[in-house]
Amino acid sequence: VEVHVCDSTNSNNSVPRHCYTYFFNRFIYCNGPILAAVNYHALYNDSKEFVDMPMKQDPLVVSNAWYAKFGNTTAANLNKTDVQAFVNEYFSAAGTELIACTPDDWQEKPPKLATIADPALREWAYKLNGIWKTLCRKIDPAIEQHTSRYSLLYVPNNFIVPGGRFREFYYWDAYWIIKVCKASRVSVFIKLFQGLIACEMYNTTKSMIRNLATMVDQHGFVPNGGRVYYLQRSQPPLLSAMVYELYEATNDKDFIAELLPTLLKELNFWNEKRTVKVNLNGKEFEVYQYKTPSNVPRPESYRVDTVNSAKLANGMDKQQFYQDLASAAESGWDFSTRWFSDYKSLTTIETTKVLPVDLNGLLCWNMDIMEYLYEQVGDTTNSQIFRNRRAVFRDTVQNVFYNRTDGTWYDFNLRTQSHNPRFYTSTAVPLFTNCYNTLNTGKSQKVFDYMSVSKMGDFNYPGGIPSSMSQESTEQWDFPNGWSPNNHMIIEGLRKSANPEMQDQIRKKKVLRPFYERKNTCDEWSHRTKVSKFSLGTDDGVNEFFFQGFLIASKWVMGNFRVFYETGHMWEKYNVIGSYPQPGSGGEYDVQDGFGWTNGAILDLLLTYNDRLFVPDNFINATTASPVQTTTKVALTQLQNSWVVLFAILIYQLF
Ligand SMILES: OC[C@H]1O[C@H](O[C@H]2O[C@H](CO)[C@@H](O)[C@H](O)[C@H]2O)[C@H](O)[C@@H](O)[C@@H]1O
Repeated sequence: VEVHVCDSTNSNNSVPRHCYTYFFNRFIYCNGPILAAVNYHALYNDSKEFVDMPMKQDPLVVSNAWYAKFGNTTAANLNKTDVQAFVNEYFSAAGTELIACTPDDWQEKPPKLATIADPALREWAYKLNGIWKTLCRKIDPAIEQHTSRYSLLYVPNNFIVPGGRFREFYYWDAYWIIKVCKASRVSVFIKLFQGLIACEMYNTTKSMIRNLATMVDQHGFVPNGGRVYYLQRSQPPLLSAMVYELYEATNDKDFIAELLPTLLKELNFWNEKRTVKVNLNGKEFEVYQYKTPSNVPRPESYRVDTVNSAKLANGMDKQQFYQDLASAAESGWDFSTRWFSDYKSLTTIETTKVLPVDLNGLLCWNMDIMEYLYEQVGDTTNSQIFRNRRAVFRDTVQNVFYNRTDGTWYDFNLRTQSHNPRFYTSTAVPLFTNCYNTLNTGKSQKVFDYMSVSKMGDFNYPGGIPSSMSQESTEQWDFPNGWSPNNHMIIEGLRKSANPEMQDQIRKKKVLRPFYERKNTCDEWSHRTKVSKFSLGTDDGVNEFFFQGFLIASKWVMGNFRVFYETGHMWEKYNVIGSYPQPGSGGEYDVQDGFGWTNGAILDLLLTYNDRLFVPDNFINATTASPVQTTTKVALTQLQNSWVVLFAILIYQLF
């Protein structure tokens, strides 16, 4: 079986060592004796540390030096001190090729944030805005001369990183990072002064999108993240959604025209490399799946992958195991019981047998967005092509993933030829992406019923919605961890299906995608607010969705706020249960702070609900010791005399 290391050249498979030149760094960072020895001797707690270290000399020099010193001695027979000395001599500290920067369009007090009515939340939003400066990076231009000495993928523009061990760009994280840069829903009050509102970070957003476009141009797809060891896999496809969000804020048709060929190329990657045919009830459907060709340990998790592969039962295929691990990493959900055949243990992983509902919901959105963007630049032919494709594919999603009995969408397992009926937040993605007949209001009601009653116990977790209810796993994308992208997509899915203007437009214009017809977000907001005023508290399904979306938003926002108050940090994930919200845990690395998508999702929600999210009066500084040992407590002075409450009280401000 051919070995697929982490770049498409597979440069260490067949090329003799003395022939390696330019791409030889893949041999250092993706496979080979140095990587094996560093991990065997556990030089670093986190395997990612070594593969992020730049080489001080060209890879061939480093490799020759290794062989000159150690020959073909196996890792087990090497001395740890000697290996460490070699690394110290030939490698610099991780991340030193990245330079901190301040985004050129950053401002201390963006006017939009002034619309947040609650003073404590507004102050918090300003602090989060300040964090963008600590997460901004540019690549040392000098590395362009010596790219082979780095695992970093060169991109020309500044970008925002997630934070912590995630020193480079990440694909799907970028969608929530840039959310805040768009002019999101503002209140009717602000609409009057809209001309005075300074533009937000559109340059940074464009730069980040252009960086990702560079990746598509060079590699044919957007890699998982900005390192060579991510070059065999992507992440949930959201590039077109980023372009769409930016366009909605700027109306910049030139930018769409520039990006459309790249978006098309990216979609072709998913069509050509990530589709599979499935037969159901005598009909054949083509759907998408996460399936990287990589079948070696992930370099950034080399040690844990090799240790876990040693636990496989006799006869189990290690290369298949590695492929399923890397494919789960492509999903962004690394790891979750979603991918395990026994729904408990990593060693039963079978990602490549799972047809994921979220990926298919996102591709459905991609088609919808392509139709819209082509239409905006006057290309009616391509717009029509995507309208047709999306119509067909929406039916595919309903046929393959929708479960009529339970009233929701599930992953489909190719091995069992059935749905996985366990609860995962991925169930809400088709709702978020409008990948259903929006005239069918009963469908969104059923999804809501499914989430609220049957599985989620009335969304009753104080800090938001956990990724799953699987309590037999300690994986990071399982209970009790809640993640920003999931919570945000559920909230937005409910909010959008509650949009009265949307319902109105469906009735009036008989269009299926009214979401994109909305040009003036202020109108939407003012209309919704008025509707809320007059019909709040009715049992009208529309308002129920809006209410539930807001309720989850208030839990997620106040849970994050509480933890920020306790620790001074924003985290990549949160433990949403218990009376004290905490950063999340589990998985293969320590919980990271920063954190790009967390900040982006919170800022977006603070603006979406700017006039109705309030810190309750009895929110107080806990007198008991915080369960979180980490960092400085941030003083939010106006909050210091209240008791601990886990989530915000719902306060509707009636106009
Ligand atoms: O090193 C282990 C894994 O780390 C990343 O995954 C997690 O962090 C990413 C950045 O925030 C996020 O996009 C992903 O959803 C998280 O699970 C990385 O993306 C993985 O490929 C990697 O194996």
